[in-house]
Amino acid sequence: MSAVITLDKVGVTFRRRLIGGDVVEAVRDVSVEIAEGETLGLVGESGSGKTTLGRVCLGLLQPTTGEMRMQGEAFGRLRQRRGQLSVVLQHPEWALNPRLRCGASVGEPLRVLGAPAGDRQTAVARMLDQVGLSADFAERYPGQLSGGQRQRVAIARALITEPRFILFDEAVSALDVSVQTQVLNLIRDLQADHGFAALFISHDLAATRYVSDRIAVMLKGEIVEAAPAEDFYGTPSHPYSRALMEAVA
Ligand SMILES: Nc1ncnc2c1ncn2[C@@H]1O[C@H](COP(=O)(O)OP(=O)(O)OP(=O)(O)O)[C@@H](O)[C@H]1O
Repeated sequence: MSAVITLDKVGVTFRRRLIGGDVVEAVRDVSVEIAEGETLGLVGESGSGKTTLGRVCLGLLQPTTGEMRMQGEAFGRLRQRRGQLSVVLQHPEWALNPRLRCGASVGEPLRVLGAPAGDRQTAVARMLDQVGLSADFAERYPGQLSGGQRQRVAIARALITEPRFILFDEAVSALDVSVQTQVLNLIRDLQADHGFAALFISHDLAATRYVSDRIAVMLKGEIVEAAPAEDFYGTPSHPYSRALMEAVA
């Protein structure tokens, strides 16, 4: 399978302006690839650099050192990659305008790409069906939906342009456990159908294992271990990964 996202010795440093101008090395020398149809799980404690790395993969943050490539080519300008990259966040409310009907929210990325209204409507109905919602959800407002239904709508919106890469940043963390499993299953099914590459960021190792092909463990800006997800059922090699495993056991 060919790489969709390639991070080549990526480093990101921030200069904290408010706190005496000290420099934070949020990501250090990270090299990793995410292939078509593959999910890379990214786990690690708060502040270890996961979200920063996710923003680099989305092209929202230029690495300080090293390079991010998409489908083997220099990333270039974000504008030219419109529709090819997508994100599902922890709170669907962040992606859905409360004053817009769900159908309009789901279709909006297509509108931005210039798709005609008729095509958008057909695509929205198809996408809602794929995330397990009936067509009449297009007429509802986010406030009328449960948390799980809202996250399904947010996923439909993230997928409508057929992106090649999707970042799931704590995408199931705010959901009840039973709803989490449904949404994780949905993510797996959609990936099997659409073949996008995915980065699944989570504090929750069990959820991450469930959807990921490989798992990378971040510690203080570095990936200290990357291994097939099944290896995490056995004994991961890095002491920090073992500590993480014990914490969820
Ligand atoms: N825009 C920024 N300016 C300054 N420092 C930042 C910025 N963004 C992130 N950082 C710092 O970089 C480090 C990594 O942060 P990041 O949010 O990537 O970690 P994380 O693993 O995603 O944490 P969490 O799980 O809490 O979201 C932290 O020390 C954070 O304070």
